[in-house]
Amino acid sequence: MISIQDLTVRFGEVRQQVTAVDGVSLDVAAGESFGLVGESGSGKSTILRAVAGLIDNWTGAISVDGRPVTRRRDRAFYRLVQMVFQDPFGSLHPKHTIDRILSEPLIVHRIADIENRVRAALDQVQLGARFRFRYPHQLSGGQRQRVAIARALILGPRLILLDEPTSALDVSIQAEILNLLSDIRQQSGVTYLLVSHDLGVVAHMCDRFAVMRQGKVVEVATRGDLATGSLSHAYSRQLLLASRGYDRAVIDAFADE
Ligand SMILES: Nc1ncnc2c1ncn2[C@@H]1O[C@H](COP(=O)(O)OP(=O)(O)OP(=O)(O)O)[C@@H](O)[C@H]1O
Repeated sequence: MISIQDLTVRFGEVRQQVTAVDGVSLDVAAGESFGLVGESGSGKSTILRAVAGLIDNWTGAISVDGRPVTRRRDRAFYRLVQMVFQDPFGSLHPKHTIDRILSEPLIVHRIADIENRVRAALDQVQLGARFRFRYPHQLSGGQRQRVAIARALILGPRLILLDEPTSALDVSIQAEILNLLSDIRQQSGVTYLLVSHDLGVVAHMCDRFAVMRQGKVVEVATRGDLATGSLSHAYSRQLLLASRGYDRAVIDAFADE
């Protein structure tokens, strides 16, 4: 479904260049939920943006469903690949009603039966049709994220790119949104590529995941590996201990192994 070969992404002018992603190769199967995990600045979101066709300062090869990702996103690609961001407020137009936010992609793609599709999308994210004529600021953070997910779903994509989809939400709401995303994947068979700094989220959501450090993939492991703590790289084990709230001294001891 997703093939990434030797992806390198650099930002900035030659003298002050930052290599955000450094020779990453990954394959994600259709229907899989794959995670990119790592500390801030490790290059996770940059990979997502490259797969989405949102940046062009990269070398290597990326394809989605057999189609090479090019620098210019065409309509067909936009239908195939959708993105959900951390902060739904930033991605939902503040002056548009939920109805308009969900209808617009259908209008652009000349898809008929708009009202029924909007209602169905709201149902899918467990928001009733009564939300249709509200504005984003009239919704809670969790409800806004549900709308952002509905918008991502409305064109029936094959791949959804999720960039920290719950980290801006209250802890109590996070699990609700993660469960919703899991249910949607089970029902629709859509593929997820999910970025998170939180191994708890990855354990909940992902079949497999890549641990990233300084632009490189340190290891690829499965949900089972995570559950049993059998991660092969010392850095991944440190991340795991940190996510379980261990003391810095204990975590650092692992680095010396
Ligand atoms: N537009 C940009 N211009 C310059 N540098 C950038 C740009 N975008 C990202 N970077 C740099 O690339 C590196 C990787 O950033 P990226 O956002 O991919 O990391 P991340 O792992 O997703 O981190 P976070 O979890 O904080 O979002 C960082 O050093 C960042 O400063």
